[in-house]
Amino acid sequence: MSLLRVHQVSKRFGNQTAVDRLTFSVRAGQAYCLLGGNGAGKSTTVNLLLGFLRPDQGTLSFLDWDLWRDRAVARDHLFYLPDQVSLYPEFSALENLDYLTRLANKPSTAMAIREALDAVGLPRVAHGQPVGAYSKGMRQKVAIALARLKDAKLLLLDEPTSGLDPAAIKEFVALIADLKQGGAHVVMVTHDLQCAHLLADHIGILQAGVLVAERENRQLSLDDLEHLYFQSVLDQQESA
Ligand SMILES: Nc1ncnc2c1ncn2[C@@H]1O[C@H](COP(=O)(O)OP(=O)(O)OP(=O)(O)O)[C@@H](O)[C@H]1O
Repeated sequence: MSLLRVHQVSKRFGNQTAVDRLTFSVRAGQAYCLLGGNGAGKSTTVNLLLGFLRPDQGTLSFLDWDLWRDRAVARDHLFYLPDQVSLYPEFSALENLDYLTRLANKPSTAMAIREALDAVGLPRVAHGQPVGAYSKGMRQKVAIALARLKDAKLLLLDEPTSGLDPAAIKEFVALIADLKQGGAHVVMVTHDLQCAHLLADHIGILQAGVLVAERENRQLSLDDLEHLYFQSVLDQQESA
């Protein structure tokens, strides 16, 4: 079965344990959201998935690859969407994607690039304009178009909705749902409960590097999720 698997992963920095025996998995077409406050271990987890950090213990695997040992190959199939998408501001969306697909060894025709930009709903009039003038939502659409052109099968979304208005969040969620339908595995780290509730199939709550709760999203209302999240924070504070 096509799977992203994080198994008993720990990462320490000196005597600080950033991630502590973390285990979760994501199937094709599903999204897993790790919710956590500041210092919970979200960025460390993303860096482990990206192969930028070596786990001290445990394994991270995607399809047939170990995400540390085979990181160079695995990265070809992985797409990272950071909070702030960085594009070449003086280039248009068309020029950025032409350059970035070449850089990723997946050169695309002008027609394929236009189709990808249409698919993510970037207005035609903006395709040829410098992206420096784009809103955050528009830059994110260009990034998602790149994920489509790369045919990325593992998407890592890092606080993707900070600074987006509600309409842009809804559009973003619909675009990711579309990639899920195409068979992508999605991992999102965030402290945006609402977005997690809109997007995720499974939600894990991370506190001080420990996965303190995991639920199937469809079994939760947003109120349930808020309650679970804040209760987990309180429990963790009491036991610390
Ligand atoms: N390179 C590092 N060196 C030392 N400590 C680190 C390093 N990276 C992370 N940490 C520590 O590990 C813990 C988890 O950090 P991490 O950045 O993964 O959390 P986070 O959930 O992403 O937080 P935030 O939402 O504030 O970015 C924190 O206590 C942090 O100080």
